[in-house]
Parts: sequence; structure tokens; C-alpha cells
Amino acid sequence: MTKQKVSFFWFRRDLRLEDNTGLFHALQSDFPVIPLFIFDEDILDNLPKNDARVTFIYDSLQKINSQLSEFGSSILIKKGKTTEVWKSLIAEFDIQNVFFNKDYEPFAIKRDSSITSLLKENNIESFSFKDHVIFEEKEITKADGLPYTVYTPYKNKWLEKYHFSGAAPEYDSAPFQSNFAKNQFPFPELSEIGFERSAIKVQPHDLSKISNYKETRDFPALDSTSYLSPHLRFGSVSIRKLVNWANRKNQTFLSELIWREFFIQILFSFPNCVNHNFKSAYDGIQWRNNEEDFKRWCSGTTGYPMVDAGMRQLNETGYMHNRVRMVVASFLCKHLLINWQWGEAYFAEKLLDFELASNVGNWQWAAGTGCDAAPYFRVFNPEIQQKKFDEKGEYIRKWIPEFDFGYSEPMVDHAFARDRAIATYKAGIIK
Ligand SMILES: Cc1cc2nc3c(=O)[nH]c(=O)nc-3n(C[C@H](O)[C@H](O)[C@H](O)COP(=O)(O)OP(=O)(O)OC[C@H]3O[C@@H](n4cnc5c(N)ncnc54)[C@H](O)[C@@H]3O)c2cc1C
Repeated sequence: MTKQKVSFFWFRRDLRLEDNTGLFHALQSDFPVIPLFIFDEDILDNLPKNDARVTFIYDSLQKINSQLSEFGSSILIKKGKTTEVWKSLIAEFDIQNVFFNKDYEPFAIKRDSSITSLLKENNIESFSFKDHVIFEEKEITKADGLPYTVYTPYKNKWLEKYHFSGAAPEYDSAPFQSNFAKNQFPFPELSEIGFERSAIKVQPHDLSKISNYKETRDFPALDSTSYLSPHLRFGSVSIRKLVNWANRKNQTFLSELIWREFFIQILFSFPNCVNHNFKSAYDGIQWRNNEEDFKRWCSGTTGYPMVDAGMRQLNETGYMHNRVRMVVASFLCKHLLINWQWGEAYFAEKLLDFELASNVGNWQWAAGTGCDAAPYFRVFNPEIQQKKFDEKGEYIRKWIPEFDFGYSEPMVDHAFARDRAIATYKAGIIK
């Protein structure tokens, strides 16, 4: 029997039907479109069985599947090593085209290049699209064509280009949805993928408090930020819709979305920054890397309430407020003199919104080793940060119930740690 010729749309970090660039183009191809998601064993094998991000991905796919049922279609879910999965799909289906949205992380670039080659060897055309940023790769560069490494000029150029084009185009697939293939693929249980449901949930995003973003965003007890980060990470919201909205509503909020793109373009242009100091002059810093100190930081038992509250919030919920992230990161790198890569790895394991570009970029910013980073001699005082941003101690009490009953002493004196950090950095920076 001859097989039906089909196109595939490969979902990755774009888990939505609406305003999805690659999907919009796939649905206009000459062949019915099979939506696909691959649970990639190369990523999954390193995660705990109850990983909250896997639960979120699973739930997002379920939502997509139920939306697809309205068109008599369904999503094909596979689990395995990506190359092996694609080999078996090529054998099973008569695939004409494959569409997907670009991912700029080094691992993804390598994966996509090898899958594209495999498809080509089998005479299958592949098409990739910009979807999870407004401007990608080399679209925002300095006059000499080199990437920006300082945020403010990057942002100015970004805004100039954005305003010049009016607004980010949005891609409405609705007119083409009859082109989804009419297959009924079984939707697996989470356990069939080898995972368990996590008790930690991704919160829905909330834009209701953004009108006061500038005034409220730094106060963790107000809990007034958008909770968009995991949704942007996995693409359950469209960055184009969001940026167009932010541009009308709040420029400070828009600037934060541009920070996200700044770090994505830094990672694209300087992939080495994942494992190396962005500024190699900082390679000589003699980190203390004390394992007992690291454990106290991880468990939120440093004796500094702002640091401890943040780490407990992270451990319990997979989220931490941005101001507090800055405080805990500075504390790890400066007070404890632990290499930022340890903190980055811990955040990567715990954060629901873990995103390589933003995580590495912000950690290097906090450590002073990054591009456009905080100067090394700026050492946040966790007590002053607490007084400024949680004056009444509401955030702290929420995460440290024992706070009012004789809280433990700081594990290291601030003035001593500050002097030690500055001296160590000074001695380590290669002139
Ligand atoms: C040490 C450290 C590590 C971080 N790791 C991550 C990470 O792995 N993933 C991640 O998405 N963000 C990371 N951030 C940035 C920031 O803390 C989170 O994006 C933010 O707290 C998410 O909450 P929100 O969506 O409510 O933020 P909002 O304040 O509502 O901001 C809206 C969106 O803007 C973007 N944004 C805001 N601040 C930043 C920033 N500093 N850098 C880049 N993008 C930003 C995010 O996409 C965010 O969702 C990190 C920050 C620090 C200091």
C-alpha cells in the first residue's frame, strides 16, 4: 500500500498552536501536517523522575492534543534519542518536509544540524524559523557587524529596529488548520515516558500588575512580576504577542524582555560562555569552592535571611524572585567565593524557568565575570538588601517560619567576607 505523503511539524520549545511561526508555515505546505514531540533521552536521562518541567511539558502537550482533536488530528509523541526517533519516522512515514522553530543553544544547534543532514540524506526538505525571539543571531549587531556585549546599546538598537518595523508580525494559523493530518495517535501516560507527576506546578502567568512594574518589581513580598519565564522557556506564550503588548503597556517590562534576548544573542555568539568566564581576565580567581559552605547555601541555612528565604523558595517551588536571585548569586560568588558555575548548575536543576542563556548570563553578571557585569568590587550586603526590599520581613517570614524564634547566626561576617572577596578578585584578575 502506498503511504500518504506528509509534512511534519516538530514541536520543541514552542508548545502552542497560536502564533507559532514554524507551524504557520508547515500548515501551508502541500501535504497534511503531523505534529510531533520527542521526549529526548539525552536530556531526560539526567533528570529526576518527578521533574516539574517534564510535568509542565507533558501538560502543555496534552492541551495541544485536545486542541488538535477539534480538527480531527492529534500529536505524535515519541521518546528516545532524537536521531534514532527520526530514523524510525523516516522508515514509517512518507515524509516530504519537516518544519521546526530554531533554538539557539549550542546543544540544540548541533542536534538540529545533524537531523537536517539526516533528512537531507533521505531527500526530505527541512525548514527552520525564528520564533522564540524578536531578533535572532546577527540581526542586532554593532556597525562593524560584531555582536553587542553591552546591554544598553544593544537595547537601543533593538528598539530602533522594532519600532522601524512597526510591530512584530503575528502568525495566525487558523485559516490553515484543516491541513492537520487526521491521525489518531495514542497519547502516552506520563509513566510510559518514565516520569511521575511533580508536586511542584508552573504558575499561570499574570500580567495584571504590570502597569506598576517599575515601582513594584523589586519587592519580593508584593509578588507582582509576571511569572512568564517558564512559559517563555517552553513557548506556551508567544514572544511576539507579548512584546507587542508590553510596548503598549510598560517600557520597563519591555526592557526585561530585551534582557532575555540580549543573553540569547550572547550565548549564540559566544557559546563558550557556558563553561568559561566571559572575561578570561577573571580566570585567575582562586575560588574557595568549599563543599560544606555550598551545602548551606543550597539548603537555605546560611544565617542570612534574604539568602535563605530565596533558596527555600527555590527548593520548594522551583521559582525565586529576581531581586532575590541577584542576592543569593552574589552571596555565593562573593561571600563564599564559590565558582558561579556551581550556582548556575544548581539553578539549572531546580528552576522551572531554567534557560541556559539567561541563567549563564545572569550568573556571570552576578559573579562579575560576564559581559556588562556588575563590577567585582560591588558586593551586595544581604542585610541591606533585606532592609531595602523586604523592610517588614514579609517575604522572609513566608519562607522561614522559624525566623522570629531565634534565627541562626550568619555563617560568615559580611565585612570580613566583603574584604576577602575584593582582595581575592583583585589578586586573581589578570592584568
Ligand atoms: C542568578 C540568576 C539566574 C537567572 N536564571 C534565569 C533562568 O534560568 N531563566 C530565566 O528565564 N530567567 C533567569 N533569570 C532572570 C530573572 O530572574 C527571571 O527571568 C525572572 O525572575 C522570572 O520571573 P518573571 O517571569 O515573573 O519575571 P518578570 O519580572 O515578570 O520579567 C518578565 C520576563 O522578562 C525576562 N527577564 C526578566 N529579568 C530578566 C533577566 N535578568 N535576564 C533575562 N531575562 C529577564 C524573563 O523572560 C521574564 O519572564 C535569572 C536571574 C538571576 C539573577
